[in-house]
Amino acid sequence: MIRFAAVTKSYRVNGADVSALHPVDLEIAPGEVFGIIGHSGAGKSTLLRLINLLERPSSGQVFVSGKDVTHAEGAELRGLRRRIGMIFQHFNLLSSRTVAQNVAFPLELHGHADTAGRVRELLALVGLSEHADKYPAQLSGGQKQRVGIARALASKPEILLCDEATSALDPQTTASVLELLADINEKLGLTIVLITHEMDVIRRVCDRVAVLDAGRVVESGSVADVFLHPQHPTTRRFVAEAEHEEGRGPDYSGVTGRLFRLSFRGDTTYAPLLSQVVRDTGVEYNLLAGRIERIKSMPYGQLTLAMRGDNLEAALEQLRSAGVDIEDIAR
Ligand SMILES: Nc1ncnc2c1ncn2[C@@H]1O[C@H](COP(=O)(O)OP(=O)(O)OP(=O)(O)O)[C@@H](O)[C@H]1O
Repeated sequence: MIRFAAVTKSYRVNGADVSALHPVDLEIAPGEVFGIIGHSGAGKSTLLRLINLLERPSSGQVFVSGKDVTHAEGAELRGLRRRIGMIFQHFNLLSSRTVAQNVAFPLELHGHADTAGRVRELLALVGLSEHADKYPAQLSGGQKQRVGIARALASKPEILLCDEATSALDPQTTASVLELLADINEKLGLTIVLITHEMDVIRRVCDRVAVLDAGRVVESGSVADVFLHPQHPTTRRFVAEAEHEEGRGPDYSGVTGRLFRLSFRGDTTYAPLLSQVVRDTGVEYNLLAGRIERIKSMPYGQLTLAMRGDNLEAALEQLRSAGVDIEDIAR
């Protein structure tokens, strides 16, 4: 549904071209929540703004719903923007208008027939029915972002672009806004593309992710694959940050046996697999670290173990065939 084909973007700064995106090839499927993560200056905003043509590519093509929109102008461009809603880090609400009037704004622009009815529906969807007559200054950050979401959904877009939508919010409010986005994605089936510099945002709400580093996509795939097996150093750093790991890993030099990280996904997370394998093969283990969390709604567990015993290979094979990912960790 959204496709970047060899898209580049450079900006002219003081007479010189600064390259913000090197050739990027990326596909975003209809109905998915797609996350783009990267550090400041990686090119996330540029990439996001190429979808609704707030920026134009320097070369390459952008496709939306199978159509090449790279050079869209006039009525075609207005039509495209109506099909793409957008929310922002600092909400961009009109301070002199009430909540209801902010949400009504795009409907008035497009001459919508039953503005009041649609506004009521949208405010109910984002849980703000009781705040319709308040002004933005009377709202919390999370409530302001809900107004932004309602406004972005007014013209029933197929795509919602989220530009660091939770970066200005505290962790609890972030969680509730992300929950609302997941809910909207499910209820309305619209495609959501979000940019962030926090892996935790990706983990909570996205189906797939692309990691952007200095204008290049260095890794992409399902959030579970990228999160559980990060390949690129930048991705590894993001994952470590999300897991609150700091600096070098713990020192296991005094531990005997071979070290493994076991990743359990979905149903295997809660199955008593390890005790079964220990009974069957007689291997021994020390548990060094472990946790269970969620990627979107899928539970996953990771255990770091030191294992030893004559039947170690058989034990590893039994775990693998039960769907456990096993990483041999070098000390
Ligand atoms: N309008 C512009 N004019 C000149 N250079 C720009 C412009 N917009 C972005 N850039 C440059 O392009 C590069 C990518 O910027 P972009 O804003 O896309 O990154 P980002 O990953 O979204 O960063 P941040 O998280 O800080 O917003 C940076 O080097 C930035 O300075």
